[in-house]
Amino acid sequence: MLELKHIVKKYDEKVILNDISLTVEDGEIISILGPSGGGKTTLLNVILGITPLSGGQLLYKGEDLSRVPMQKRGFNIVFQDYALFPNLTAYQNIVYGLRNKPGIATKEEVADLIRLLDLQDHVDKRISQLSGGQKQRVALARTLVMKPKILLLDEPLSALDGVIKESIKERIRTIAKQYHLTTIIVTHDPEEALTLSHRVLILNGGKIAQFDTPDNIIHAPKDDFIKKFILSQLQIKRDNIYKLFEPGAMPAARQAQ
Ligand SMILES: Nc1ncnc2c1ncn2[C@@H]1O[C@H](COP(=O)(O)OP(=O)(O)OP(=O)(O)O)[C@@H](O)[C@H]1O
Repeated sequence: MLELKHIVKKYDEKVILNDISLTVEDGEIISILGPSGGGKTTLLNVILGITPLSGGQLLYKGEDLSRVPMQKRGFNIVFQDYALFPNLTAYQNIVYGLRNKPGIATKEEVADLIRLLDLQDHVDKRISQLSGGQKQRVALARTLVMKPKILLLDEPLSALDGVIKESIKERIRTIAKQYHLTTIIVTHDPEEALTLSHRVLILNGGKIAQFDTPDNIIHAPKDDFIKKFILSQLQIKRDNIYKLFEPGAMPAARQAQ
């Protein structure tokens, strides 16, 4: 269990995270959602340990990690740009971290992950020869071989298109379930957050606007901010898609001709 207690982060005197308290259960998938500048990445970095706290406490399984450096926390992140080594093959990237920690994953475990992420046909390719979705899966595999206690993902789907996005979402779900891995994901997309996670943390101006199940966010939004910025975005998307399927529907651009 990960516990955040009254977390505060300030840059100079500007408060970026304002009294964040919450608990994440083992194996849960949590999305952090909210408008730009709301503090999503800062919170992810605070959990990872690359951004020091200004106040509050972070505990994992009851142990206070607030001042424990990133390398000793045992959490791991997949960055938005994947941060892969371009001159190495996919396989060399996947096993790179094992150089410093040999024995953390066996060859069979690495092979299992490669199969789980459907990368068998791509392991010998260089990074430049991979598609965006394949790079994302290599980045996931590279992080997972290190057996993180918590997996952090920064906008893992934002660079991917529809079908690939759904397949990566499915894999994230499978991995979290199979490895009972607590997974925390930053996203700015309400649909992604609500369809992928067990609970969604909505941040607004560095404060918790709502931390709840997708069902409760949809059916019992806490305030007008949630209604306006989260639900109305989804409704517009839904209405647009419904309209497309109406008999005789024509794209707006053609109607205007
Ligand atoms: N190193 C820093 N020094 C000063 N201010 C910072 C620093 N990092 C972030 N901030 C500020 O903290 C606030 C929150 O930034 P953060 O990146 O956490 O937001 P976000 O919700 O992830 O936004 P986005 O969706 O645009 O990535 C912003 O106002 C940003 O300018």
